[in-house]
Amino acid sequence: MSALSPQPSSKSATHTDLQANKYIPPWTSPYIIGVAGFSGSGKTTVAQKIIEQINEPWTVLLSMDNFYKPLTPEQRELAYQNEYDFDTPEAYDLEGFYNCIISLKEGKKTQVPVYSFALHNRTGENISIYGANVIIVEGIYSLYDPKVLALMDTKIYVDTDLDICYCRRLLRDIVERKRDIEGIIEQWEKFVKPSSVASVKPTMYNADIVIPHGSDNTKAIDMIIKHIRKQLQKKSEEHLAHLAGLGRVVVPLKYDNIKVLPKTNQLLGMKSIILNRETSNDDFIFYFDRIASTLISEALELVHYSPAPYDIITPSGHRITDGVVQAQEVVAVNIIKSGDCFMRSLRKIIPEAIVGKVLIQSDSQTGEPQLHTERLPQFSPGCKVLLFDAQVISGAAATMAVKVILDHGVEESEIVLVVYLASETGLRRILNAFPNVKIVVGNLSAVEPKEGQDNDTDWWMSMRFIDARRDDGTPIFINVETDRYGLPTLSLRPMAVTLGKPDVGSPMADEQSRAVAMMSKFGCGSGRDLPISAISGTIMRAATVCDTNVAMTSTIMPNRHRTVNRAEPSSLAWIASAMVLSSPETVTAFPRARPPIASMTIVHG
Ligand SMILES: Nc1ncnc2c1ncn2[C@@H]1O[C@H](COP(=O)(O)OP(=O)(O)O)[C@@H](O)[C@H]1O
Ligand SMILES: Nc1ccn([C@@H]2O[C@H](COP(=O)(O)O)[C@@H](O)[C@H]2O)c(=O)n1
Repeated sequence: MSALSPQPSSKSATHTDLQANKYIPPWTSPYIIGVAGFSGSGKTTVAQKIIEQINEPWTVLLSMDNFYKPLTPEQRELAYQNEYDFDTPEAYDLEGFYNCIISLKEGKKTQVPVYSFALHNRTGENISIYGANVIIVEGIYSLYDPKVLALMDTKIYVDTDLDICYCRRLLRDIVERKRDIEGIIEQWEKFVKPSSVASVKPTMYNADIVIPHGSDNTKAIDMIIKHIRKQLQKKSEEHLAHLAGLGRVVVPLKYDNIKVLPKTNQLLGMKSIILNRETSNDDFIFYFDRIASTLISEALELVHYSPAPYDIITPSGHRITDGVVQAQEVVAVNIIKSGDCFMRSLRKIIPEAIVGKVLIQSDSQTGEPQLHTERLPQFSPGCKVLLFDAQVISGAAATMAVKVILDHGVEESEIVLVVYLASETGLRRILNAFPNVKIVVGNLSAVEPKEGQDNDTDWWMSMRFIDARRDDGTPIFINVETDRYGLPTLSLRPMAVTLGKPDVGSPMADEQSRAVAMMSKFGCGSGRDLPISAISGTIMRAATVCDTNVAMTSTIMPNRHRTVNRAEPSSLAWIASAMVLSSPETVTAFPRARPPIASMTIVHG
């Protein structure tokens, strides 16, 4: 289904929006906020308040302290005697600080040195930052360097009385930085106070916003948060509009890069089994695993092999000279959690496979996909990456996941997306952004719309909601999910949705109108008062498979359901935002026949 924009069908493929032909993720233009002020003025406290209240995934607080220059042993000795000046701009590695912000601004994975106030030095460790949507840079000289100022979207100066700063610093340095009181006073009088007045205070004129009285000034902080929220909303709308553009037909979808499993009798037979309500839980898992294995085997056909550098001697002594060996390392990446349903089969085929994970979830209101976390291994040069997702509908999450993998140094042509169910729109969106990615898919939506199916949306909805009504006609939301043991399972929830009006002027308005039309068509029309964006969220979240609990919608078995008792925030947020309401009397427990399998190894990068 298209979640992001109205899609012309393949027949009317005339649009040539070449600008759309590249994916720009939100982290290549992070929103950068600078917070300056005297030592002890409350910069960190204000920054933390902003982080709490804007509640954006991947907000990074970057302290300028990490960029103090490394000291020589002599300088460290001076520092221990409070004779070293840490309050002059020269004490900072301003170039390193600038390079770090530039690198983050360009969306690159960036190493930030860890600083120790106890050692007066860098610890030698680094923190790796990648994928930040918002970066708050805090430090006495964060509004000092014109080059850094040019990179900032909002510049804040926390203006607190110097005497108050002194008192707070005294307390903090004794408790947190393990300093003695005499040393703190000495350092204050000699270095901190003079530099504060002479060098820090003038940077106030570089600020867009000055907060008098620091973190106590809730009114000023609220205003700042409103301003930042507005800017972030604009940014998110641009991202969504950009993703929508990628779904438009630039050129007709090229099938050279897409391998759809042929509808052989064997495959159709397995699908018939898993769709049959009489099928046992064990058989359901067994046959799903078999389909997953077929998909993985297809993907592995794309792995490079080369002639064996040795002759093979068989047990009966024959020499074989044309053996081949795998010439490429294979790494798996899951879009969690739906991609997990492939892992059992992957383990059988490549037991030693390294598995990385990305968590991409869509915003409950706008449907914008957001990168929440990534745990990826170090990809060796030239390796093949199999990217797993249960379904690709809008393609937004998969597009984002591909970008994350590319940012980690993998060649575009070496990425193979393995997906059970996909819409043409979603695949087009991915290939418009990344034309060299390969895709192996189990079930692809009709290329030409069928009679009565005007687009991918209808196809997707019918696949998803097939057979999904109670006797009284109430629609029921059914999903095959990956459960906490990594096994495919089903959930079943009744739906109640209120249809509202699209948000006028929003880039999603057309999409929302379509969502309303679609939902009414499928019998959803009554329920609670909700803004339309929440309904759109239902469609979008499910569509982009950003919800971690959604998987394999086409393998629907109405008799297989289980108690919805999860407490994962993502699940709760999803249920709330999507207004897919659980009602205990219709959700029954499904006894698990198998013991849990061992959990997967996650390799940290
Ligand atoms: N409004 C406030 N009232 C009382 N204490 C505060 C206030 N704001 C910050 N502090 C405390 O003052 C100390 C310095 O604050 P911090 O935010 O770390 O300042 P900075 O980052 O500017 O050096 C911390 O111990 C913090 O808890
Ligand atoms: N080894 C160090 C390094 C820095 N300082 C002091 O920290 C102050 C800056 O940090 P804030 O969080 O207070 O903004 C700065 O005034 C330095 O004097 C230090 O004491 N020891």
